[in-house]
Amino acid sequence: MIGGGVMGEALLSRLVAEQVFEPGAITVGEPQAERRTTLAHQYGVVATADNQQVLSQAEVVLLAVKPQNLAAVAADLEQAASHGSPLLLSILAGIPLSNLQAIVPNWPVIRAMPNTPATVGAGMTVLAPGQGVQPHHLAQARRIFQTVGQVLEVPESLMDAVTGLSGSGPGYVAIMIEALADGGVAAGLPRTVALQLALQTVRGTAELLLAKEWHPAMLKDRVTSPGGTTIAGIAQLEQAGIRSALIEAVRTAAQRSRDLGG
Ligand SMILES: NC(=O)C1=CN([C@@H]2O[C@H](COP(=O)(O)OP(=O)(O)OC[C@H]3O[C@@H](n4cnc5c(N)ncnc54)[C@H](O)[C@@H]3O)[C@@H](O)[C@H]2O)C=CC1
Ligand SMILES: O=C(O)[C@@H]1CCC=N1
Repeated sequence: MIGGGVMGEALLSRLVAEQVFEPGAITVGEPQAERRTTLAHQYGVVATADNQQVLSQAEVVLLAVKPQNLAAVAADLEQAASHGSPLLLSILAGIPLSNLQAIVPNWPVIRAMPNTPATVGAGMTVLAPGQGVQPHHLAQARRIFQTVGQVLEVPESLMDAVTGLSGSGPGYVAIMIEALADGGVAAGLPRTVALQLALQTVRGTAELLLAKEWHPAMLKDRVTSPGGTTIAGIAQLEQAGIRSALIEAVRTAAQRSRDLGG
């Protein structure tokens, strides 16, 4: 693994907990000494500041640095490109397969977009395989990302939209939960009660829709009593433009993903 930050750690923790890899078989390249100590102590993995140590014997390389750090890591990858051809899994937002394949021309490369609920095994990861990726490479990628939640495969042309929706989505939902709790407080609830109600309402709604396979509008219709409280709240949401706010959030994030790719 190159980059032991938020997403790197989320994946690492589950890969070790689910015993997909022995901790000692995972080497993490991470420049921050404090992060290296944390990862080594908490998960028993090998942590190093030297990315060549990661790349020298790897069968699978998981690239988990910020897109802005790709240039620095590219030099390490280029140096390692001549020894072997490990599977490269990149979770970098916006970075196209073509950029990665230009750095390591003989390596199979899969572009992946996980999300932060991966930390608790409730993630959504979408994979886009590059040229030369064989079924066993995809099986390996699925095995890795299935430890952190659901996995889906799409053509690369859809990956920026994926990034705008499921990649960034936890940020939007977190704001909705916070705002719902604020509403509860405004209406007189203690903060802890308001937050519990907001969290369980969001979780319960998603679980209900998943279990019943209902269209979301069907659930909305079931909650709204004529002249009741829910339709009064919904009228306010519509007036504030909640639908277009969410649609534009996803579209703008998808465009930002395209821009990151240059
Ligand atoms: N945070 C999220 O929700 C998601 C992030 N991603 C992608 O995952 C990638 C990582 O994101 P985060 O984990 O949030 O960022 P982060 O900043 O928490 O982690 C990146 C880590 O890379 C390390 N790093 C920097 N330069 C390095 C180098 N030359 N060699 C090795 N390590 C280096 C940093 O010290 C840091 O610990 C990004 O490309 C992002 O687009 C993808 C899906 C979701
Ligand atoms: O905000 C970002 O750029 C990353 C990618 C998807 C979620 N977080």
